[in-house]
Amino acid sequence: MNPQIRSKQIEQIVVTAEQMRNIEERIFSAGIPVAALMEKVAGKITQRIKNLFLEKSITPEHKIGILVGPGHNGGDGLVVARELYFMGYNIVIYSPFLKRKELTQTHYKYVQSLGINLSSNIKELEQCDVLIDGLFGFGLEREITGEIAEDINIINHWNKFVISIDLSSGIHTDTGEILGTAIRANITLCLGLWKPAFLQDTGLDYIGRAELIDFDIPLMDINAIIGESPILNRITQNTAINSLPLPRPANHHKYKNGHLLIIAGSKQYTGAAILAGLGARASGVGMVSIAVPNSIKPLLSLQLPEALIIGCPETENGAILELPENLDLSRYQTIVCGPGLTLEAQAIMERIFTANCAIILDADALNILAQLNPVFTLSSRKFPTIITPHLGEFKRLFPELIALEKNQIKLAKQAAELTGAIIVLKGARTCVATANQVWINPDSTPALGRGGSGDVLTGLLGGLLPPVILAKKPIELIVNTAVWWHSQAGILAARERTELGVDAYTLTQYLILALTQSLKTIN
Ligand SMILES: NC(=O)C1=CN([C@@H]2O[C@H](COP(=O)(O)OP(=O)(O)OC[C@H]3O[C@@H](n4cnc5c(N)ncnc54)[C@H](O)[C@@H]3O)[C@@H](O)[C@H]2O)[C@@H](O)CC1
Ligand SMILES: [K+]
Repeated sequence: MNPQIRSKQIEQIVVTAEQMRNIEERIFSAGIPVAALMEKVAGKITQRIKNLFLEKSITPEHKIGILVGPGHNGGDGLVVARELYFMGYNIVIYSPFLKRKELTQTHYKYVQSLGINLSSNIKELEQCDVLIDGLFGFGLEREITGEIAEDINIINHWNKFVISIDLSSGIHTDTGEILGTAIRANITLCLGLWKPAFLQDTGLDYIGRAELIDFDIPLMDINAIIGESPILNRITQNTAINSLPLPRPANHHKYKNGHLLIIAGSKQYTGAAILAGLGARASGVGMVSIAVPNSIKPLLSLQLPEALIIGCPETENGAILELPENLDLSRYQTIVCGPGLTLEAQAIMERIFTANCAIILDADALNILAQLNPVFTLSSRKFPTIITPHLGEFKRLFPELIALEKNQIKLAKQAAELTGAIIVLKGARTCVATANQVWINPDSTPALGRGGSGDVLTGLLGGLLPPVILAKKPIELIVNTAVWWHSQAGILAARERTELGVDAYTLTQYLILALTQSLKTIN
């Protein structure tokens, strides 16, 4: 198979530890010897580490410490140690275990026979310039305790450059939770297929930069275990770009490109409406109407000359009191509601909940919804509903779920099952859940953790939906596209302006730039 096509397919896949074990079993029973696979995988890891050393100017004079566990993660570590030793690197192995799996023990005996330095004192690794972590991979199931936990804490305290094999040791493969303690890696080389730990906020600080090392597991074996439509998926550049309404049909006029209504803003939070409008601008939607309190209408017109600004009667404090009576909601394919509304806008929500089109609820619309029996309200909707809570808002909406579950992927999926809505649970690794599937955005930047960045996402998503709805296509994938695109804009802006330079307005200016760059790399 063409390696580029394979890589696009592999990138989208996520497997749990159990699924990985089952896939492994299939290929072993198909005939590849366990030792041969370990040799192949560790060879690929060594090659990658060698390149990383070149990038970081680490030469054979530098000292490399290798942490070796009792299982096959340790086996990988030993093969890497042996190969780096033959390349001339100064290696010291630390493996404080009395028992090892058979293959790991065999490799241990061999490195011993080669005279590679085997240390029994963690302190001796303090002189190392780089540490390679082969303590535990997806076989870790219980808390790390005792001497090995102390060792890990000492290593973390040194703040050395650490490369973890498969998973940073101590992280639970499926939940990303820290089991007692965990190695704080700079880079983690995930082996074969992505695991859920890489896609959740919990372990990210320990995983560092994540890279996948593909070792040619046949797709038929992967598919035999994960099935035709796997529950858990990674959003990739490929899936995101393919869902965009590009190229546009030559004969499309503005209304064929869809009409979005944004209901947002108040005297207090005018910017939220502007940012949502600017997010929608980048989506290329045919028409944007923005309903705001009367008093801020001139400001919106100035910032968004292309939009139709609808002034609404307002409360004493400048929140929307009601929508104009003659506002015909059936004209829009999508309504975005929430950014900067304040809780005073509660009276408009009944009309929104019963609107005969797709609605996206964000920010204050979610805070209002939290007071109105969210599960009942959302599940009563006859048209698509998307909600975009961060964890704080999610807690207010679904306290009963939060009481029983911590895992963000499960939480989002359960909320989708309960309500029938598409749940966009925002975080460092935003996930998009329907009742049947979860998609996770694997790349983002902490630069996006700023006021207003969510308003941009909601506007962008709002603008992307109408053409998809008009084309009568399913909407789930375009939600993924919005989440991915928003992050890519943040990543590009952070690269050019540092992580401090990505205010929400600047972010809106990077949306089209990020898309242009992606389109160039994908072709
Ligand atoms: N998936 C695959 O197809 C491949 C996997 N390989 C490697 O194999 C690894 C998985 O190997 P294993 O299944 O042997 O598992 P691990 O090497 O991740 O760890 C399991 C070992 O650690 C012990 N252990 C578990 N939790 C512990 C704790 N809290 N404290 C102390 N000891 C603990 C277990 O008793 C067992 O001996 C992968 O992470 C990867 O590095 C590669 O060698 C080759 C290909
Ligand atoms: K590891």
